[in-house]
Amino acid sequence: MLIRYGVSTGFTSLGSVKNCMLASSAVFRRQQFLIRSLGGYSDHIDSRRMQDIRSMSGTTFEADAENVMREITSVLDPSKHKGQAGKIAVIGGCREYTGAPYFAAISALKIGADLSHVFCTKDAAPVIKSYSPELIVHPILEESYNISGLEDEERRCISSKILAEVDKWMERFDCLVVGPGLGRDPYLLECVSEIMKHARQSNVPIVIDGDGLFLVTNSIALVSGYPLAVLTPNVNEYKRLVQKVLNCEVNDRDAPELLQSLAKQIGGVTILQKGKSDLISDGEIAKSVSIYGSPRRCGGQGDILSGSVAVFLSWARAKGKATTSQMNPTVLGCIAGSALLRKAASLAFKDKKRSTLTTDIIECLGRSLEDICPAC
Ligand SMILES: NC(=O)C1=CN([C@@H]2O[C@H](COP(=O)(O)OP(=O)(O)OC[C@H]3O[C@@H](n4cnc5c(N)ncnc54)[C@H](O)[C@@H]3O)[C@@H](O)[C@H]2O)[C@@H](O)CC1
Ligand SMILES: Nc1ncnc2c1ncn2[C@@H]1O[C@H](COP(=O)(O)OP(=O)(O)OP(=O)(O)O)[C@@H](O)[C@H]1O
Ligand SMILES: [Mg+2]
Repeated sequence: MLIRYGVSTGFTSLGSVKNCMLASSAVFRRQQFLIRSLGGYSDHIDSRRMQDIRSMSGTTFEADAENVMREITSVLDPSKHKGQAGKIAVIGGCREYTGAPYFAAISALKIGADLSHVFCTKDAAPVIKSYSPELIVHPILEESYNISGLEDEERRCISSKILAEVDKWMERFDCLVVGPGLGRDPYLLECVSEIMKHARQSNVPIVIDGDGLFLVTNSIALVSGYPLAVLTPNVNEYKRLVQKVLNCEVNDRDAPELLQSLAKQIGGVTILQKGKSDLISDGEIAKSVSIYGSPRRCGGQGDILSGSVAVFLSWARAKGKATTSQMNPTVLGCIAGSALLRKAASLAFKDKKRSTLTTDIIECLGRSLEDICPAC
């Protein structure tokens, strides 16, 4: 059953959220009735109570993540050829950051994608290649410091060569992950904007994370109205996005409503707001993944998540109408990606405790998926 609610709950005082209220819906009236029966709604209501009310009104906020994973995970079938389980490309990796694109790209492979590419700067490429022979690394992006002193015409020529190089591959990718370890160099970001426009023209889904969110927050048109865009902001990235798009501050009390409103305002993109629970919305529905993960907050877990979402989203799209769920493949991909990362983090923490690192979590991805969807 498709569950549509969220902005219609009437739990919020935010003007921007109120605009989206579907006050006439049956769910809304039912919720209002329950709120009244519980003695009214105060400004201090906590999210726990909000969830209680939601479940009482027949809506399920917590996603049935394991079922989603079972439903969309690609079956291992001897008749399949290389590439059918997913071809992912990560656009990221610069002088400062080589770990983030590696984490995203290798996670995609460990979950079950067949091929994982990384498009990064020339400096970052040898480093990323040295982490793993499994990744296909394209040393093509340029940062300003490398082209300083060049005329505008020469710079334009370099960017069109970069774009042509990515274009050669574009149609083959099932999903792009834009941003892990990308950096914020203006020339590089300009090139990446063009890559995103081409991906969009080719209907290739784009998961946007890290510095890709910095780019998108300053150029919302890049994703606005693109239903195959998935944004995966952390707490900082989310605050900046909300300030820019909704012109208000983040407020925990109305978290799902605000998220839903934000996704709607950006034209139906899917947003996965990372935190203690991961919240997911495409502007129509809001879901939560609260499976216990790990108390370790080592850097790089968001990168694993972006690679995981890319794979599950590709699988969900490939299944298309074969899934019984009526949720968007982007939402299904986010639910599965989030649940798998959290399960792997929990497994890794059981073993490594305080010394748990991102690489330990990556090692647990396969086992975590196997527990839910055995390979044979
Ligand atoms: N091992 C690695 O290579 C890792 C690299 N990472 C990458 O690191 C980059 C930054 O990610 P974070 O999660 O730290 O991002 P955050 O936005 O959470 O924080 C980044 C830093 O930038 C500062 N900052 C915030 N807004 C800014 C602005 N408008 N202009 C300039 N600086 C600003 C913040 O104060 C903070 O110190 C991303 O590319 C991310 O993918 C992370 O994924 C962690 C692991
Ligand atoms: N307080 C928390 N409790 C439990 N899990 C959390 C918490 N915060 C984040 N997570 C989990 O960690 C994952 C990564 O979120 P995080 O906020 O660390 O991303 P990030 O800052 O982008 O990471 P990265 O260092 O890769 O850039 C989320 O999907 C979420 O499941
Ligand atoms: Mg991040």
